[in-house]
Amino acid sequence: MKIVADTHIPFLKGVFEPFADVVYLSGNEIGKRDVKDADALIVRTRTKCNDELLFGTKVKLIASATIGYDHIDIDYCTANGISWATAPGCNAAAVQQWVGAAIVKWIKSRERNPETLTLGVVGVGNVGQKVVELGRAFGMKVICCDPPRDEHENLPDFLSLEELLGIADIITFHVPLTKSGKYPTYHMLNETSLQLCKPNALFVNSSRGGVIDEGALLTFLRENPKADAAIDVWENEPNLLVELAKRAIVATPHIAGYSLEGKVMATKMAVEAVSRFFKLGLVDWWPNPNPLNEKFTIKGNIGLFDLIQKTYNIDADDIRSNSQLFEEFRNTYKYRRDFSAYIVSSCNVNNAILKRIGFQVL
Ligand SMILES: NC(=O)C1=CN([C@@H]2O[C@H](COP(=O)(O)OP(=O)(O)OC[C@H]3O[C@@H](n4cnc5c(N)ncnc54)[C@H](O)[C@@H]3O)[C@@H](O)[C@H]2O)C=CC1
Ligand SMILES: O=C(O)C(=O)[C@H](O)COP(=O)(O)O
Repeated sequence: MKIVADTHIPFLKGVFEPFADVVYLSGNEIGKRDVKDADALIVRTRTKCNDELLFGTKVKLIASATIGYDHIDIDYCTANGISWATAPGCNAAAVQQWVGAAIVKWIKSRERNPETLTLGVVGVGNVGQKVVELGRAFGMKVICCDPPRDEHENLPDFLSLEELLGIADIITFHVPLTKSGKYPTYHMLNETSLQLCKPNALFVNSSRGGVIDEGALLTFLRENPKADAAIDVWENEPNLLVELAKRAIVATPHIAGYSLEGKVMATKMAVEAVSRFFKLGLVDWWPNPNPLNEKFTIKGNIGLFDLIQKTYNIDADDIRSNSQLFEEFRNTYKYRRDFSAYIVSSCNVNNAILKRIGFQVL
C-alpha cells in the first residue's frame, strides 16, 4: 500500500509507516507522478484533487485534514469511484476565536458599543453556530442567513441574504465556496449586494476567498471611509489583493483555523478515515503524547474582550507588511490554543456565557 501525504499535516509522521509506504510532500507539490501508484492521499487545502491529478491513478481514497473541500472535485471522484473524507468541525473553535479577536479589535478601534450592534452570520453550520454564541456573549443582536438549512429545517427567524445585509453592522461569512447548485456562494457579496449594506459595516471573511468579490469590496471600502474589513482568506492565495489587505483592519494569511486543537482534530479525523477505509484498526487515535493535555489558567478581573485578546493576539498574525511570506507564515505557524485550553476563574464574565463559547470555568 502507498500513501501520499502533505508534509505539513502535524502529528502524521510515523502513524501509517507500519502499514504502508508513505511519501510526504508539500501540498502544492503533490503531482501526478507522485500519486500514480498511490492508494490513498492525505491532503490539505493546498492539493487540487481533480482529473489532472487523479486521472489514470489507482487512488481509492482522499482524506483531507480540513473542513472545507472546494479543493476536491467531488463530481470527478464520484464518477470515478474515488472515496473522500473531510474533517467536519475540526477547527471551528479556532475560527470562532479568530472572528472574536477581529471583532474585538474593530469595536475598540471604532469605539462601537456592542450592545447597539447587530451581528449578521451568513452560513450557520459548525463555525457559524459558534459565532452566533459569540455574538450573544458580546451582548449583540444576532441575525442569521442559511437558505439550505432554512429549506430543510424551516427556521422562522432566518433571513434572506438581502434582508441580513441591510440590517447588520457586522457581516461574517461561514459558508463553503460553491459555484453551482441551488445556493452558490461564489461572489455572494458583490457590487450589487454591497449596495444594500450600511456605510459603516464591518465585513468579516474567514470562509473562502471567492465568497466575497474582493475588487467590489475594495471599491466599497474606498467609497465608505467608515466601513471596515477583516479578511483571512483570499481569492488568489498565496497572492493577496495588496490594496485590500492595506485597507483592511485585519489581514491574515488563512490561519483562522490554526489552533493546536483544530490541527490535532483534523489529523485525528484523517487518520481514522484512512484506517476505517483500509481496515487498519486505528480506532480513537490521538497523537502520543497528546499536546492538548496542557491547559492554561486565566484568573482575574477582566472582561470578555480582554479575555479573548489574552488567548489570541490577532495582530501577531498580520500579513500586510510581509505578504510575500503568506505560505511560509502558514507552514511555520506556531499553532495557538483556542478557548477550550483555558480554565478561567474570577473574571468579570458570567460562567454560563464563558462555557457557551468554549472556555473551561473553575
Ligand atoms: N479560514 C480558515 O482557516 C477556515 C475556513 N473554513 C471555511 O469555513 C466554511 C464553513 O465551515 P463550517 O461552518 O464548518 O461548515 P458547515 O458545512 O458546517 O456549515 C456551512 C453552512 O453554510 C450553509 N450554506 C451553504 N450555502 C449557503 C448560502 N448560499 N448562503 C448561506 N448559507 C449557506 C450550509 O447550509 C451550512 O449550514 C468551510 O466550508 C471552509 O471553507 C473552515 C475552517 C477554517
Ligand atoms: O479547514 C479548513 O477548511 C481550512 O481552511 C483550514 O483551516 C486551512 O487548512 P490548511 O489547508 O492550511 O491545513
